[in-house]
Amino acid sequence: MSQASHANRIQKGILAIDPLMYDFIENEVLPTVGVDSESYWAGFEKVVKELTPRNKALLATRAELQAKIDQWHLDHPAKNGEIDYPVYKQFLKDIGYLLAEGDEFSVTTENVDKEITDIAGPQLVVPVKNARYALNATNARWGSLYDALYGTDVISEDNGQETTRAYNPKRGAAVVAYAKNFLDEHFTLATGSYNDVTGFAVIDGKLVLTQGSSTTTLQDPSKLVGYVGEANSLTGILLKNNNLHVEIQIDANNPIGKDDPAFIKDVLLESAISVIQDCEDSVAAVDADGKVAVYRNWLGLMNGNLAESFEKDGKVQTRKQNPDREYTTPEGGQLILPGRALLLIRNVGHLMQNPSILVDLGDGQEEVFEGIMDALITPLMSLNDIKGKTKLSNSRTGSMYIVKPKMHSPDEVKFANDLFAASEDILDIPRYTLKMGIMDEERRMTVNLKEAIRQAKERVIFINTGFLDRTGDEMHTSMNAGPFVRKIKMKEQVWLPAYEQWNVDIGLETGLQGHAQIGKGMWARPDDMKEMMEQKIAHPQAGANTAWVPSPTGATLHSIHYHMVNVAEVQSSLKSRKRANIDDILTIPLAKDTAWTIEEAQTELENNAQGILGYVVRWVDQGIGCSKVPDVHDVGLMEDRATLRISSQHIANWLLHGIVTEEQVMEVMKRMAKVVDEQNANDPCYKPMAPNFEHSIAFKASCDLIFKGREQPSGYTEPLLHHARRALKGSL
Ligand SMILES: CC(=O)SCCNC(=O)CCNC(=O)[C@H](O)C(C)(C)COP(=O)(O)OP(=O)(O)OC[C@H]1O[C@@H](n2cnc3c(N)ncnc32)[C@H](O)[C@@H]1OP(=O)(O)O
Ligand SMILES: O=CC(=O)O
Ligand SMILES: [Mg+2]
Repeated sequence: MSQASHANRIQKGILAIDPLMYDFIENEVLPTVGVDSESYWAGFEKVVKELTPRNKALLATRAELQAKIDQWHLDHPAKNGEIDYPVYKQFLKDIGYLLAEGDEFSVTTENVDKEITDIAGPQLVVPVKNARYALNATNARWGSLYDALYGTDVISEDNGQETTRAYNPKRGAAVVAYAKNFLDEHFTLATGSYNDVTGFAVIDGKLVLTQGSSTTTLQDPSKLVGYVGEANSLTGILLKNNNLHVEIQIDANNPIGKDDPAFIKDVLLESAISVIQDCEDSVAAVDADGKVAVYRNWLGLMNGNLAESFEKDGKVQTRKQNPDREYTTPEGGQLILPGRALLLIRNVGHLMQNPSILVDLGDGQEEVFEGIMDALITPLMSLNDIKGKTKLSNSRTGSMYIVKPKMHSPDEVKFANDLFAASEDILDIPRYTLKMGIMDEERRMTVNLKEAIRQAKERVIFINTGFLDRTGDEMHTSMNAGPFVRKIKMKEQVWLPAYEQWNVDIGLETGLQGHAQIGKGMWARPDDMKEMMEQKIAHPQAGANTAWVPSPTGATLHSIHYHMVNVAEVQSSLKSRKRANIDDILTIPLAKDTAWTIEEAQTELENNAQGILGYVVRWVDQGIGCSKVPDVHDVGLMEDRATLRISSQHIANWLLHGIVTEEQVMEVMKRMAKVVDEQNANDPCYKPMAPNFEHSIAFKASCDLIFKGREQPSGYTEPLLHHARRALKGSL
């Protein structure tokens, strides 16, 4: 940290606050939410004093357990990719890694918005530091099906349907056919198809559809829930299936609508039911500068006044939060639907410390734990929404939703629970206002999930299988056990489906239905929407009432799966099944046959190296926390800190077990750095890593992530990333 930032800090008891952070809280936040400065900082100081030692102790436990596991594997080497599992399991119990389960219980979380309790649908994740994207995500509650289809590979480029500069009517026709087929499937007509429809009217509260000289109605008339315009001159028809709304939009003057027999211009789908505004793995915020940018956007979102102007297609536009949507009910009453997704915020986990605030607990100044800071500041900014004082409300039940990532154990959940309670006390809001989403993304969390949920049973609003971090932790935990299978094979290993099933089973056992979501992970290939449509239906089919998507388009398309699958029914049918087998979860994904060809090993290395470098260089040099990075096959992959954790731990593992050599890794890293430089050649802000590798902080950080990967806590990438970015900013 620079001397200057020491000198200017504002002292509040044992806290020394960076002026950027202090000014933001004092001048922008506290007056907005009407909280008194002295009492807020006094409360802050008290919580930091009380909880910092506990935070440290939890991290020490992580390290102790890992050291014991590392040693156990050295003492019990695997043979042909197998260890002695009964002995291993007993060892995990003995060291307190695998805990006994207590009595049955059900969660009791109250005042939860129906987006969590009742509506199964997509959950969109977005880096909150990027206001343009954060607003877009918030407004992605409603998405155009026509746009989502036209712009993606769900509609093939064959048969003259290719995407051209100007509108391609053949492609447009394929889009319309897809959309009308969707309507036929889920809003089936008594006779015929939407293809035959030439007009709509609402008569005596019922939808009447003209098909040439005859008329028809909906097979299930209750699916009509509203309309826009006059009953005999409709501009919108609101339908509902599986709790999700769909609006058929009609406009005879629209370029698309005018050519449609029923003047349909679009089909709007209720898409991103909830959004996670992310402060964590998709964000680079290493100091007060970054954290204030993150917090300021959340403040704006919570108060309904975030706006961002930007240039797109040669025009400047300003993006704001959308208003709610108004409809007339079939009976002539008024229906208002949320125009925005329900927003959750992902705080950071328990690991990192941040220079925004320094703390002196008697042993000199140290950085505040970032998770403590997030838990005390993000609810402060949500206060007006919690109290129902904003025009564009987020929670209609007076709750705030915090996703807590990377927790390892019931004790760590208990700590977060106590932290949230402390934050509630500072803000003088009712106990359990702050709800908790628990990421099930560390191995020790998975195997102790039931006890972990118990610790937050009055707050929990989701458990979610973050399989990307979970894969990273799978590797780091058992690093010494032997070489792992190739990255691409990881999903086929016994542990992963068992973990996914276990999460649903435990969620149902602990009564999450009606209180909390059982969520599933990210679709990490943002451009491969056709494949997403084929594969991601597995999430609702597995009993998940939400699953993550990387973009608004992904949300619109994935919402179709929740029309196809009634998740409430699936969950009810799964309640009686036998729980997934914990022995499967504990099965380490070791390669049985390590005789990879030189080519196979090289491809694995190149793929991982390219992902690491492509992501890290933008993170360190430009502060971009989530990127679409092409892999060796030129497929754009969503890369964030969790995918980086996997790639770096994988190479570290192969290095450790002699599958690849240090020289080989360095050669590949240098070669791939050139590839990444070429991929970024059109970015004016980009600084090439080659050929002066020794001058590139980003290149050095990428190498450190591999060569120092074994010693990183839990294999996390954030300590090295933060260090590198602060070095680049000159603020170490
Ligand atoms: C393991 C985990 O923790 S997963 C959770 C963390 N990951 C995430 O949050 C992923 C979020 N997604 C993203 O950040 C982005 O989609 C990326 C980085 C993957 C790709 O971004 P880009 O290369 O800029 O995407 P692309 O050029 O295809 O699209 C940009 C457009 O889509 C929008 N967009 C893309 N992703 C999102 C998003 N997640 N939310 C809202 N809008 C988005 C942008 O606003 C932009 O539209 P605009 O010009 O109207 O503003
Ligand atoms: O946070 C999500 C993950 O997969 O990791
Ligand atoms: Mg994660």
